[in-house]
Amino acid sequence: MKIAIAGAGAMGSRFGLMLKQGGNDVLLIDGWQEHINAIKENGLKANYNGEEITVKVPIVNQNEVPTGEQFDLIILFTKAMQLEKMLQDVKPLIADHTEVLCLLNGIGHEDVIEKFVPMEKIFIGNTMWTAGLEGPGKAKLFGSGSVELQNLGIGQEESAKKLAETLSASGLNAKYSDNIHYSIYRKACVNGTMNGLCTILDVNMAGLGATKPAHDMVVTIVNEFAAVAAKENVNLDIPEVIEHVETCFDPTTIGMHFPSMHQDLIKNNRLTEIDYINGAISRKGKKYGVVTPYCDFLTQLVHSKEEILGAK
Ligand SMILES: NC(=O)C1=CN([C@@H]2O[C@H](COP(=O)(O)OP(=O)(O)OC[C@H]3O[C@@H](n4cnc5c(N)ncnc54)[C@H](OP(=O)(O)O)[C@@H]3O)[C@@H](O)[C@H]2O)C=CC1
Ligand SMILES: CC(C)(CO)C(=O)C(=O)O
Repeated sequence: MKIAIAGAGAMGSRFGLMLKQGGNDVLLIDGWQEHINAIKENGLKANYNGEEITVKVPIVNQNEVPTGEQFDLIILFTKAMQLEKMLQDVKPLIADHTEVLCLLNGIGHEDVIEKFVPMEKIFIGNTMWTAGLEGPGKAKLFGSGSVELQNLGIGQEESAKKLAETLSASGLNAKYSDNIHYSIYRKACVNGTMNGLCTILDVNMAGLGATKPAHDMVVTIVNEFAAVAAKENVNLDIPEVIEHVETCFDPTTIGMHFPSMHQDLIKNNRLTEIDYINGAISRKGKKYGVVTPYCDFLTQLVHSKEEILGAK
């Protein structure tokens, strides 16, 4: 399959690498020139579950996407705030048959994608895979993960199932979800707890889980997400979601991972996706008349930290 990865940072590199190893024709697309140069010169390097590997994979700057090339699938893996610009840049690659899959963290990305892609070609989902970048052209990939996805367009279930099979054939452990809004809220609870808290406390997920207040903070935040989700007729199974969130504490699986928000702000001094996660719950809470004090406070804390560190 001919696949473009639009946003080839940590996660785009993981998916690109695994899909390439799975026999697909992969093109990486990104805007970070140093990273692009490194991959062009030396290939995509990765510490892959402890083994140092190099994969030769083409990469282009998003300002120079090849005209006239058509892709079967475009996987979006930018940061939330970069999504619209990336869609503008890859527009020439979106042919009538091109499917577009969005696995970004956060809530509501379909509103942006719909401006560029016909509804029947949009697939949305989330992933529990993790990834980090050690520097330009070098990823650190460990642990296992999963993907859940669904079609947005009516009658596209078979295409969504086939898409999940394509990802799984490359080891990405993808499955079709028959209620992706539920799955997205369930995953947003993971990010709404792990990402902001690990960033402010400067710990990985196992480190957070080892603190005494961790469980109570998770319970309170998940309850805020659930109260907002209920207003959108998404009724989360709260005990199950809390259990799911707390699987991230396990140091033998993904607990040693520093969430992407920590990588952004603490490691790389970059702005975070907080407005698309806890911030989205605060905004929706105000709209629906639901109080969300933990999400409000965590959003403010992360924004204050961005200011203090002069993040860009
Ligand atoms: N990392 C993870 O473990 C997980 C991440 N996600 C989600 O996946 C999406 C993509 O995240 P992720 O892959 O972590 O994003 P990255 O920050 O690794 O990459 C996103 C983009 O940021 C820019 N960039 C990244 N690092 C640097 C740097 N050091 N200097 C300059 N530019 C840089 C690049 O684009 P540009 O130059 O154009 O800005 C890159 O394409 C997000 O929605 C995230 O929440 C979901 C699950 C796990
Ligand atoms: C759940 C987690 C922490 C890893 O999949 C993540 O989504 C992130 O790092 O942003």
